[in-house]
Amino acid sequence: MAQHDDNVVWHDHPVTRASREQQHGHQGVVLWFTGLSGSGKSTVAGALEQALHRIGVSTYLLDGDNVRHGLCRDLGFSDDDRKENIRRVGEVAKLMVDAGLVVLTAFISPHRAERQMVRDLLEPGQFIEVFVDTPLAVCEARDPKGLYRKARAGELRNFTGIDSVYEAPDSPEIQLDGEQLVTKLAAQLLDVLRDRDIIRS
Ligand SMILES: Nc1ncnc2c1ncn2[C@@H]1O[C@H](COP(=O)(O)OS(=O)(=O)O)[C@@H](OP(=O)(O)O)[C@H]1O
Ligand SMILES: Nc1ncnc2c1ncn2[C@@H]1O[C@H](COP(=O)(O)OP(=O)(O)O)[C@@H](O)[C@H]1O
Repeated sequence: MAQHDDNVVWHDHPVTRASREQQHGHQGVVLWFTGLSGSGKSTVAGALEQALHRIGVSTYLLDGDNVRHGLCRDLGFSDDDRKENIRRVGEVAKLMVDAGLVVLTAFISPHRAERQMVRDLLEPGQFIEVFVDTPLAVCEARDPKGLYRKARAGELRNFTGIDSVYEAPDSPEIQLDGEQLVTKLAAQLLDVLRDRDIIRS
């Protein structure tokens, strides 16, 4: 990929992240959901976003399926394409954190290295990794889009958990039992955000 050259110079602007955060009344952070297809990333992130929105927190949910319709529509599911997908989303999430938003992302993001790459883009404390820990057998039984069935039938290649790797996080900030009720999981996440003083009690 082309690198920018030395003639491109960073420009600071008078309105800063701190002033935007003050206006929002909370910090900008990323809640990075990771887990198998069907583990519940979108559902739990959506429920949390709804709860946050109701209490006046400025949020944005970046969802893998949706982002792949636009920003990342040119990418597939090879290791290199997944890496580029996560790189782009990481950069977008960083801009949104700079805008002072509570960003929720729902991407399989199967590789530890890519999740670490996004963590490294952000300041300490701004990246909160949320592992939606749902056994493969449960995800496969849910199979809302019929993709596991296709992957098992050999009609879909490089499917995460079947013939493409998923590297579970070693020490995520939050590990969710993906078989619990969605409302309970969203409440658990809200508690963490309050405990960390990201949102007000
Ligand atoms: N080969 C393969 N492997 C995994 N997933 C596949 C594949 N092909 C299509 N899909 C659908 O794409 C969604 C995952 O996209 P992501 O952008 O989250 O993937 S990744 O982070 O780049 O690995 C994923 O959505 P979720 O089920 O919401 O995770 C699938 O619906
Ligand atoms: N905690 C849960 N308990 C039971 N079913 C769930 C739970 N979370 C998600 N689901 C269901 O599982 C399926 C996959 O959820 P989804 O959020 O699309 O997963 P992902 O975004 O990880 O692919 C959906 O049909 C959803 O309704």
